[in-house]
Amino acid sequence: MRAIALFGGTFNPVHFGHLRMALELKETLGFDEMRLLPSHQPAHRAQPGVTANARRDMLALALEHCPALQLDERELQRQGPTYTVDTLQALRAELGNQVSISFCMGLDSLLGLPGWHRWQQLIRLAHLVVVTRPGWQLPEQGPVAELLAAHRGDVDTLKQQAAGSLVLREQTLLPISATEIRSLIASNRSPRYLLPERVLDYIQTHQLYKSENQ
Ligand SMILES: Nc1ncnc2c1ncn2[C@@H]1O[C@H](COP(=O)(O)OP(=O)(O)OP(=O)(O)O)[C@@H](O)[C@H]1O
Ligand SMILES: O=C(O)c1ccc[n+]([C@@H]2O[C@H](COP(=O)([O-])O)[C@@H](O)[C@H]2O)c1
Repeated sequence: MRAIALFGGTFNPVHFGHLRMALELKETLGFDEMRLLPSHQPAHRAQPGVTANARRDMLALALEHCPALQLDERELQRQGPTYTVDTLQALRAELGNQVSISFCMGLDSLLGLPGWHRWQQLIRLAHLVVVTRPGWQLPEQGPVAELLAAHRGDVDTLKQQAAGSLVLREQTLLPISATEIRSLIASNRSPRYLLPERVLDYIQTHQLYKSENQ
């Protein structure tokens, strides 16, 4: 079965942690497509000081020389808070039930999943692929533990079924965060080597992240 993966984020800004994770997942899990999906108006965090278009432009620059990764702009075309369930519903309607869709995230995102809009629908629309992040533990009880017990699947299910599995992947993640990059720039230090040079050029040209609240 054709298998499409989405990796959603605020990407404020995109960095090598995101890009490595997306590329490794695509190569190791054999997805036919890996799409990076910038959110328009993130549902569970303050609206970024940097516009959605600027976050999209930085992502486009980062992906320019990497045909393995694609930019999916669908969330930027929707107004109101960006809910993943709406995105997956639209994609499912577009692709039908014979295509596998996987929504990829870090473990920190999985732990917050019960707070997402209509979160129990997500696993019906797509697989969830969760990459463990250093320093984070899987919960032993509560809604996430129950979701894991009911839906934990292995890598093969990603190619055999259209949706419905929660797959955990252990992957070495680069210890980089967008928060750290923003705060380095705000304190006049360089984030060089944490993100693509072209993205850094864009940040400098547009004077982004000069103040802490961007
Ligand atoms: N270093 C990293 N390596 C791999 N995945 C990451 C990394 N940092 C964040 N992610 C994952 O990328 C997705 C989008 O994250 P996001 O855009 O919020 O980046 P972030 O660096 O965590 O940003 P911030 O520091 O602003 O919270 C989430 O699923 C998150 O778990
Ligand atoms: O749908 C929701 O309610 C929801 C709540 C929080 C996060 N998400 C999605 O999770 C992905 C990572 O989000 P973030 O805020 O960590 O960049 C991104 O695609 C968001 O749209 C989605």
